[in-house]
Amino acid sequence: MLLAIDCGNTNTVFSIWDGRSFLCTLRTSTHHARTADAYFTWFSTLVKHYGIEANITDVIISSTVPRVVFNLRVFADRFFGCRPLVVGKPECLLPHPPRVDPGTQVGPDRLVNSEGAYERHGGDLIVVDFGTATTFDVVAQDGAYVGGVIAPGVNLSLEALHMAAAALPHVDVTKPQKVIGTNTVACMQSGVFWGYVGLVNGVCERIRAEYDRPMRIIGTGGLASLFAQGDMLFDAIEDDLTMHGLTVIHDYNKKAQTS
Ligand SMILES: Nc1ncnc2c1ncn2[C@@H]1O[C@H](COP(=O)(O)OP(=O)(O)O)[C@@H](O)[C@H]1O
Ligand SMILES: CC(C)(COP(=O)(O)O)[C@@H](O)C(=O)NCCC(=O)O
Ligand SMILES: [K+]
Repeated sequence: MLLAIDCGNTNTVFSIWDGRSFLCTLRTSTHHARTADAYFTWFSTLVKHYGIEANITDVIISSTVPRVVFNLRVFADRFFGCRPLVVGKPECLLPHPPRVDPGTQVGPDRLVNSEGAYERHGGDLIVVDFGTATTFDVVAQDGAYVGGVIAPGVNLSLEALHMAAAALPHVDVTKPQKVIGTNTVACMQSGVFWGYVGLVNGVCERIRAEYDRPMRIIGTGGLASLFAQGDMLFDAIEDDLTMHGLTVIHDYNKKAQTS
C-alpha cells in the first residue's frame, strides 16, 4: 500500500492508497519541528481508530515546505522501511516535465495537481487550488505544466486585514447574504468572498485570452466548493486532486523502475 503525503504551508494530509481507493485521509497542521516519532504516534493512533489494516510499503511526499521533508523521510524509513519518493527531487520522475524558465523551482503541489488533473481530464486546463496561496496552474495539451498565477490565499487575506487594521476582527470566510454589508463582519466577508470570485474569474478569463485554445477549469482545495456557490466558473471540483496526482506519479516511477 502507498502512503501519499501532501504537505502544504498550512496543513499536511496523509492518505493511504490500496491501489483502488483511498482508505483514509488524515490531516494535521504543518510544523517543521514535528519529529518522525511524533508523526508515527499521531498516524498509528488514527489508523487504529478507523480500524484500517494498513500495510504500507511505499511512501510519496509532495511538500511546499522544504524543512519538513527531513523528518518525513526519517518517518518513512524508520516505520515502513522505505525510501520515499519526493516530488521535485531528481530521482522522482514526472510523466510530463514542466516547461518554465530555467532555474525555476515550481511548487511540487502544482506539478502534482497538474499530473492529477491531466490524468482525469486531458490537457488544456487551468487548475485552481485554494491553499495558503491560491494557485492557478496551466496544463498544456500534452500534459506539461507551463506556468500560471500565484495569488494570496483566502484565509491569508482575511488574516492580513485583521492584523493590519486595529478595528477589524478575525472572521471566517463564508458566502455573505448580500454584497452590501451592514456591519463590519459582513463588509469583510463580502470583500473577501466577492473579491475572490472576481479575482478567480478575472484571472481565468485573462489566461483564456492569452492561451490560444479552449480550456477547462478544475477547482481543488477545501474552499473550492464554497466559491463554486459564487458563480465561479469551474468545470469540475475535485477535493482529492493532489492525492490523485501523487498516485499517478508513484505509478509512473514504479513502472519506470521495472522497465
Ligand atoms: N472546508 C474548509 N472551510 C474553511 N476553510 C478551509 C477549508 N479547507 C481548508 N480551509 C482553510 O484554507 C486554508 C488553506 O488550507 P489548505 O488547503 O490545507 O492549505 P495548504 O495546502 O496550503 O496547507 C487554511 O487556512 C485552512 O484552514
Ligand atoms: C505557491 C505555493 C506557496 C503554494 O503552496 P500552498 O498554498 O499549497 O502551501 C507553492 O506552490 C510554492 O511554494 N511554489 C514555489 C514557487 C512556484 O510554484 O513557482
Ligand atoms: K496545496
